Amino acid sequence: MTDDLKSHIDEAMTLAAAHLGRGRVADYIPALAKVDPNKLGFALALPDGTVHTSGDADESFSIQSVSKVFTLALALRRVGSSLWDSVGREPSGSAFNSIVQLENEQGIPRNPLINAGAIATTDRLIDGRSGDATIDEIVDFMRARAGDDSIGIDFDVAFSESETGARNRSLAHFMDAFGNLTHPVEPVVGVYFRQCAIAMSCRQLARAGLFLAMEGRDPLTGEQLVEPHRARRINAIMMLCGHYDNSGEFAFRVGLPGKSGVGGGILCIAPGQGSIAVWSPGLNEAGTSLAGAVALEHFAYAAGWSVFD
Ligand SMILES: NC(=O)CC[C@H](N)C(=O)O
Repeated sequence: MTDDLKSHIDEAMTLAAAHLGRGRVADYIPALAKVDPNKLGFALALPDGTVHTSGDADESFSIQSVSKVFTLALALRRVGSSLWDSVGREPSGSAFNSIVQLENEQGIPRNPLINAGAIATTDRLIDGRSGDATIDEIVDFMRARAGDDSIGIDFDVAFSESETGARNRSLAHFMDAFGNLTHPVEPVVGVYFRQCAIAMSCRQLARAGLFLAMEGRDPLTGEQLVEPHRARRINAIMMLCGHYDNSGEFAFRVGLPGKSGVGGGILCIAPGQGSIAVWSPGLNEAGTSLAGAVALEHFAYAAGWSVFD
């Protein structure tokens, strides 16, 4: 079994490598534009703690929107179902930073995995605390899940995001105007920019996602982090909304809940089987890693791990 998985990873990586150079590195956040587009990493974390890696799997990258999955889990844990007063659960069919839908829907973002929805989720996660206390909780959670205390924030990226963050601030002000923020805009976007700037490797990220593959329980620490029905629903939201207006294509090709970030990372959950993180900075038009998605498509197919298999 393990040998099979290793050969599926090798094959998937060979096929994905042929796509290097086709995507575009995100440059709207200047600190991200400097990253080498030819990087390609893959890590598969299994419930027994084994991690199979290939390529640049131990190099840290900016997790960006992959952080939205973890803040969703933390916010649900903190404020429960009342989170759904602030954010919906429908695919958006529009770009990650789109503002138009917000006006039609009275400042309630479509889902927690688009920027507006993630900002609303972070607002609820703050829950009366300081921004610093909230980002500390997020970073501590990532460290505990990855079993690695070296994980931290890349402050160059966080600064760069804040400097060029007019669009995200606009989304936050727009929601505020509709009464859908419970804290002032600056502390909320301050946490959001820093959560996006957390730097992790594929190995760390795959390990961190394992609780979502195991009904909300971290198999390595034994902690029940979110209730099983919540883990199931987070996976449902990832499947339907994890790649913005490319979510249908990703479900069609890969068939697993996933979340992409403009740093080129994708976290993919194979329920009951394991957690996979890939990284390659060249993005498709929707902001999902191009070579990374190819690697996941081939791996999921070869392993028979699509939830529709
Ligand atoms: N899709 C993404 O990864 C976007 C996250 C990025 N920090 C932004 O807010 O624009």
